[in-house]
Amino acid sequence: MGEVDPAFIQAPEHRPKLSTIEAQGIPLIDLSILNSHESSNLSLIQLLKAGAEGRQRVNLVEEIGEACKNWGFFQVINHGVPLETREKIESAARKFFAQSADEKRKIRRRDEMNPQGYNDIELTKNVRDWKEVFDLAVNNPTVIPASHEPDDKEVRELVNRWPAYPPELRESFEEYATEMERLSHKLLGLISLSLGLPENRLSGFFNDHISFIRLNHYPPCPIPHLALGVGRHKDGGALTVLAQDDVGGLEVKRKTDGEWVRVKPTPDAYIVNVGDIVQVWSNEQYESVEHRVMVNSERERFSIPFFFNPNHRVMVEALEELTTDQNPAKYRAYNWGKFFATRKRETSPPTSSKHFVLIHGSCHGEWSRYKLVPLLRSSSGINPEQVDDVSSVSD
Ligand SMILES: O=C(O)CCC(=O)C(=O)O
Ligand SMILES: [Fe+2]
Repeated sequence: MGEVDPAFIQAPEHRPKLSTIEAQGIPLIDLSILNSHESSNLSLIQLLKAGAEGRQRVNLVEEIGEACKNWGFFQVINHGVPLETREKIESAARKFFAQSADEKRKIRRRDEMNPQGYNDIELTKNVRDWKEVFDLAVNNPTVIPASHEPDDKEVRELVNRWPAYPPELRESFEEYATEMERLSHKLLGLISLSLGLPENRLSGFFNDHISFIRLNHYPPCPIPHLALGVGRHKDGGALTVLAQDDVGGLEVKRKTDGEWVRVKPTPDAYIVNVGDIVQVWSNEQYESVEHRVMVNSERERFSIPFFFNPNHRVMVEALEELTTDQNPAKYRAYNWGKFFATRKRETSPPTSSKHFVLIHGSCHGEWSRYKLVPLLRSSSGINPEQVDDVSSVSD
């Protein structure tokens, strides 16, 4: 391992176990009942009155609710996304990553605030990930805040940068993104219903959304016992819908006992997990769960997460229907766009001292941190004591 950059080495307590438990328990949910059904605005009670199909839908909603509560992760099959659409983007991703490093770097991410482009130097919790990525926004252009600074009201437009090769990448991406958006809205509707809310309660937050698709490539790694493809993290958005290939490597921290368990690849399934935003909206009925990616010394691995993110202006806070005097909001409201802009800075290595920032008067000697601020534990802002267990750092 002499020539491996020590920046990849995980601290001993975060190193993967090469013999892992396979997570049979992660729910596998069949969405076929939805394929005939267009989104409505029915409540659960109205669905129950809607006959046999309505009752099947109620069962599905309950399954989704249990999965979100107990795991924060589930897989879906019969989701309505054509296999061909997935195969096309997977094949384009393979061709893109098979190019030389010089070719890929021509379309490298330009600055740490602009997530679009190729990147082979990503950090999760300050340790380098054994992977290379290519990021594209679903809406082209996408409007995000111009900076992470809370008082800066400027916005800026991100325009996708398409690689010259393979030429079919653009069309296959756009087709896949449309399907992912459709599936995510269906899942969002089911999640709303499972929280006892109307099916379309959350959809308004996603007008001009800032969702992204990432093409991930994890090359074979000579030190799979010391490094990770993606270090432990939670996803900061609302939902993630992930296509993984048949190699496997995604591990989820099981809520019941904190063990890392492997998500078994299932052909043509999508892995869905709730992110920090759903945790806050649901006032912790559902939690965003930690996950990470193991690499191996023999086979490269590809995956494609779709990060379903609301509009950048959305203030994220517990839904009022889910709070009471006895169960008040657990987190301080925060602006999603600023949270996003801050997180994008955290996953890039600092290039100059401007990355060393002060948070509430306390210098951490690293780049900025931003996390969900529990209202009960801290009313005055980010508590430096808690900064190291940053809620989420990767995407
Ligand atoms: O590649 C995977 O299986 C998961 C990647 C992931 O968790 C992420 O990019 O946030
Ligand atoms: Fe993730």
